[in-house]
Amino acid sequence: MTMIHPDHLNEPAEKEMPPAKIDIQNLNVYYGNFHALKNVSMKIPEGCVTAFIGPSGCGKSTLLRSLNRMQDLYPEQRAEGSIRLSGMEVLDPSIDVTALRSRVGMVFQRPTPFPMSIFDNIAYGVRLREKLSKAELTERVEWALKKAALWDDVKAKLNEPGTSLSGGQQQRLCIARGIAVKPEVLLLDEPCSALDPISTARIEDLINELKKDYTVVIVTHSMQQAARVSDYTAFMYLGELIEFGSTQKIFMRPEKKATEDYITGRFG
Ligand SMILES: Nc1ncnc2c1ncn2[C@@H]1O[C@H](COP(=O)(O)OP(=O)(O)OP(=O)(O)O)[C@@H](O)[C@H]1O
Repeated sequence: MTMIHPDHLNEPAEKEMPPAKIDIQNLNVYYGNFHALKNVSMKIPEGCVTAFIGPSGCGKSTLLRSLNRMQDLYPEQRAEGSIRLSGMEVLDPSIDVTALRSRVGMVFQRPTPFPMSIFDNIAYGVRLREKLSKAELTERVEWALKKAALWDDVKAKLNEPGTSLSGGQQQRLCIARGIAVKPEVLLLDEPCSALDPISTARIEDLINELKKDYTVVIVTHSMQQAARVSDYTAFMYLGELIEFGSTQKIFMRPEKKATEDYITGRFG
């Protein structure tokens, strides 16, 4: 039986779970009549990386998208239950969704730079949300690019289009854009699926860095990636959360047979 060994497997004992940044209770999501998420309850710990894994179509992206109300963009989709972000009810129809999305940023599967310069890709969202002086804005752009490990690659060409960068650089640009507005949570929806192994390794290093300042949630198809980057893992199957726990436990001592079958490659 092949087990995937998380890097941090040698830790002597399981650490106590940090307080919840996001508390999901009895979440049900529907696309029209299709029941895509069934009674999902989970506490996403603050300052950690949490991975959502499971076979294609199990609801990972649906769950991720619910966390910043992306379902509002799909009129057929509706969410019921509770998602609390530091106590604030995300599903409350009266909350300011734009403000929510600046607290909970998102990076998509394919790099999506805006059709503008590298500088403006980062500055755009900051200008919308904050009134900064030119010098402060320049400082923020540099800060975000440094955090996303892209500064050295682009510092000499900030006025060139974002689309002129390589795929891996474009994805780091999107991560820089996501963190420039200083969110509390960063949602990553298969951020490496369009990238080569070297760019993937750089993004994974970056995710490790980011968790010092942010709560990170990542959807990934790669169990190796989940094992490498995450502290906590949620295994989903057919719209249900089957098991949630430390990555160490999920990969080495899963409680449910379905989890073990999935991580040992028996299905999925
Ligand atoms: N916009 C939509 N309209 C209707 N059904 C949808 C829509 N988006 C997703 N679904 C359905 O909801 C279920 C969950 O989809 P979701 O994309 O969340 O799964 P996933 O685990 O992220 O899959 P994958 O790993 O293939 O990306 C699937 O059965 C899918 O067909």
